[in-house]
Amino acid sequence: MIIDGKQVAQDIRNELKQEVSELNEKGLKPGLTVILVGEDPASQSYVKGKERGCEEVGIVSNVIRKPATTTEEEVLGLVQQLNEDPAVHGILVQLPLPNHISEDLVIQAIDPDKDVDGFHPINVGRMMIGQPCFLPCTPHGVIEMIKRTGTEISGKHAVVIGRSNIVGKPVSMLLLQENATVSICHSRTADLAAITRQADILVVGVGAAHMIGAEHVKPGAIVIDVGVNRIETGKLVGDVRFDEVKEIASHITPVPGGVGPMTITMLLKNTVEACKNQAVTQEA
Ligand SMILES: Nc1nc(=O)c2c([nH]1)NC[C@@H]1CN(c3ccc(C(=O)N[C@@H](CCC(=O)O)C(=O)O)cc3)C=[N+]21
Repeated sequence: MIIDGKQVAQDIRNELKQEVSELNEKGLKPGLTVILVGEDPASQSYVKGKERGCEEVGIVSNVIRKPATTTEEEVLGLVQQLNEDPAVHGILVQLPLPNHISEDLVIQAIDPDKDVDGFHPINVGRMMIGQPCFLPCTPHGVIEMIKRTGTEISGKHAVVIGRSNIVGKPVSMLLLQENATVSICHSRTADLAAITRQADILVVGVGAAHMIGAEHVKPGAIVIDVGVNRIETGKLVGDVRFDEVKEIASHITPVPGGVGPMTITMLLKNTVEACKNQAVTQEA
């Protein structure tokens, strides 16, 4: 069965739209500001998707576009300004940043209560110890998609391929929190297929087009493809060879139309959450 990420995302967006209109009645208007530095075409296109998403659910969005020559100080100053702006509930700095700007410094400058990406070390730490926090959007979307297949995660063997800070590591943590038995594979893993073939749930986030095929998958497994690779033809493809794996998996996500739309939707969800939290903090 193909997991329709667009449909799942749409269902959640409809729920969010309702929630935003209830907030509006109370005089609350969720606001997201995106900082986009430089002209990277992929980043431009992702940011457009985020703007469209905000518009759809009624979040006030604002994109601050800066040239690639912008200094680190300027970006830090901008973040500081947004931290202090009560109309801005969520701040997202689109990555990657140009090389002369430290992503770590910029992320650490964001108020953790406005860090709707869930990238601030405070939020990463909170996630590790199971405290309330903003969950990173892509990993959160992955968990949500698995749950909406109706599959019980608890007790299953989940294998994650990839150990990045934005996908592999946080997805593994969230699966652990759902009581899966988790294995994390990466580029140095010996006999990858022998491990991935044990997976009831296989999450692939390596960033290599079509790397994972039927030989890596146990029949009946759930396969979540987090890869977004633009090949020479201009086509967007995943890390998984969809056509062959769909024949043996019980559920599989396509690319595009799988995890991507969920990522943006979880960002919208975090922004609504941020607005609600900040309203409570201001009342107190
Ligand atoms: N601070 C920050 N936060 C991010 O969350 C972040 C980021 N930087 N930098 C780049 C990555 C990548 N990312 C995607 C979002 C949506 C799709 C998406 O919607 N993809 C569509 C297709 C879009 C298309 O066709 O170009 C799909 O898979 O169906 C993909 C990738 C967010 N990222």
